[in-house]
Amino acid sequence: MTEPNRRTGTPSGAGIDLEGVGKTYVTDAGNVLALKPTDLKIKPGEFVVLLGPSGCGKTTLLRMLAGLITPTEGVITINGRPLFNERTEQPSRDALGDLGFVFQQATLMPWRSVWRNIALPLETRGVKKAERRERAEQLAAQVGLSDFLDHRPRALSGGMQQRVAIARALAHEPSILLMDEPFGALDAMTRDNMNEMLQKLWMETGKTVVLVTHSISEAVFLADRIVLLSPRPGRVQDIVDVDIARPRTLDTAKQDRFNELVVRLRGQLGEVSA
Ligand SMILES: Nc1ncnc2c1ncn2[C@@H]1O[C@H](COP(=O)(O)OP(=O)(O)OP(=O)(O)O)[C@@H](O)[C@H]1O
Repeated sequence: MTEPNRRTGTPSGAGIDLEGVGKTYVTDAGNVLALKPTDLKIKPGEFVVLLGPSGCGKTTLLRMLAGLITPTEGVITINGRPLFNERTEQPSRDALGDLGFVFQQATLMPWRSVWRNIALPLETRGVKKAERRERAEQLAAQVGLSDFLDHRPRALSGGMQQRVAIARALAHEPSILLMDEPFGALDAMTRDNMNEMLQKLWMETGKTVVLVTHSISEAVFLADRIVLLSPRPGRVQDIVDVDIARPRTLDTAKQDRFNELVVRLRGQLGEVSA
């Protein structure tokens, strides 16, 4: 199912294939065409960013990849297996096991310690306590929280809480990480740190990542490819390869190529929003 990750030799993420995937919401006020039929192939271990103005269908697309809402048309496959059962329109349990989610709010359980929040998905899967603790310790180290394992969420900053949410999303070892504006509520400096941490985590683990953002510079910093969506109804306007070497650092933002891509995308976003 997995193939070696080109960076580390560890197992890499799953591939995702969208064929004609579209979504129309049916409401009392009428139908809302949120996403026109979309084709997209995401390679195993790739970091793809969905970028576009408000209302262009980014969250709709990500929630369909997460199995949280059913496409009105088209097929999503993960490593060649359909995400949704055609008859029941429910996501398959196997495919869901491949997926981890991070949302804008960390939504941690305030009465649980950091390690017990991280290990929650393992508890629901019946993993024994010693193993849960060991895995939580590994994950906490990967997101830079080794010194906070026994703290409660209220003792953590917003960025640290989001680190816990990322570790929790990885606890059941999914091959795909889906992230919806994960750093949208954080201040600029914390966001830069989180971007560097996420890039490092991704390079170490070889997961496939699909991340939604409004931020052009965040998209250019993180992505292998940026999928630019146009608004109402959403459709793929362009796909931009980010040909900047990794690991990218804060200094990368000073490079000409980084700024060229930011200017290009800003122009394209201006056009599609007009
Ligand atoms: N549950 C829903 N019922 C009806 N319409 C919806 C629903 N969810 C989203 N929409 C509509 O679908 C379109 C796409 O919404 P979506 O949230 O996917 O966009 P987005 O690009 O993620 O926006 P934002 O960046 O503001 O979060 C919008 O016009 C929105 O109003």
